[in-house]
Amino acid sequence: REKKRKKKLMGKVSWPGWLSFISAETAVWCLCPWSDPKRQVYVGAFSSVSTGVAVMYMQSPPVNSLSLDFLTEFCINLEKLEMDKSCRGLIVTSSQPKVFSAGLDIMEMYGKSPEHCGEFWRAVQEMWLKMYSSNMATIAAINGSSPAGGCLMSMTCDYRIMADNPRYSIGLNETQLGIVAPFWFKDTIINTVGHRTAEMALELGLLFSPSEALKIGLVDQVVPEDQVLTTATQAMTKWLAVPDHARQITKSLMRKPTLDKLTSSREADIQNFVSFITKDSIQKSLRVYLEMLKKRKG
Ligand SMILES: CCCCCC/C=C/CC(=O)SCCNC(=O)CCNC(=O)[C@H](O)C(C)(C)COP(=O)(O)OP(=O)(O)OC[C@H]1O[C@@H](n2cnc3c(N)ncnc32)[C@H](O)[C@@H]1OP(=O)(O)O
Repeated sequence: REKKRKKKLMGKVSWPGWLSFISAETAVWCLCPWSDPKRQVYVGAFSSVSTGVAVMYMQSPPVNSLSLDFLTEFCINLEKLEMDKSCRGLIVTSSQPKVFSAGLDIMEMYGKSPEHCGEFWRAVQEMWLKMYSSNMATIAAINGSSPAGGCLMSMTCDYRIMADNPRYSIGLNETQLGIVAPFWFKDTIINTVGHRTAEMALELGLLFSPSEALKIGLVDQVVPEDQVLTTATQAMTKWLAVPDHARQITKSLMRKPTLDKLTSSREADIQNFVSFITKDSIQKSLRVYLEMLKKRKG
């Protein structure tokens, strides 16, 4: 079913307009003239062949929530970059103001059929598996808030740079929504900040300011907002100075046990998610949370 959906999505896409190119050095955005302005672009992959670094801008207004279509397109972009031998590094950032990613799209989990929830969860797993195991050196340029699934996505990267704006926050806040982060979210944050810090952060559903996130090691660098992307580009040179094979094998040594745990239990994890998320009590928690989000806005 996933293959069919991917095919359908790719069929809808006008390929030349889908990809635009940017030079990471000059950061000049050159949209292809044949881009269809009406088409909603969820993810843009802008690769710079000269530097060997791709910059992927997430562009799913208003808050880059990770919907099924968004995740599918994200993974297609990733696959293409992974296959491009000239591309050795990837910077993931957001083209939305103030938000890196609002995490999983709650509308994909609220009031949906078990089949839909299962398909959605497979796409979330796929994004995590592809990013966490990427052969490219990956850097998250976190230029806005990054709760829950947004935090997970940034933690799949090798290095994280966040804007110093104290209004922004990052963390796995699932318990605040009345839901439980699955074992691979838990493993990823343990691998990033250590067991004790992860335990407190997860149980309390903590969202950290950029300076707090730096203190606990959830992000590696905090810089002024307008310098996030240039700092990421500079940091990338350090990662690319290491011979690819040595870096890739070492990355695999560090991450393979965590990846294998999900790979060997994907179907059970999907079943677990579907039976959990479709429970009346969990659906009620999601409804209350969605109402709170809308009220907060007003
Ligand atoms: C056994 C397994 C269990 C399953 C475990 C699954 C784990 C889930 C992980 C998740 O990722 S759940 C999602 C968690 N995300 C959040 O809690 C973030 C919620 N959003 C925010 O805090 C804020 O929106 C923001 C990201 C800080 C941005 O704030 P801003 O003021 O710029 O924007 P808003 O006005 O709040 O939002 C605009 C618009 O977007 C809607 N929206 C926001 N986040 C989401 C979302 N994650 N999914 C769907 N929709 C979202 C928000 O309601 C507004 O909608 P409208 O009122 O404009 O219709």
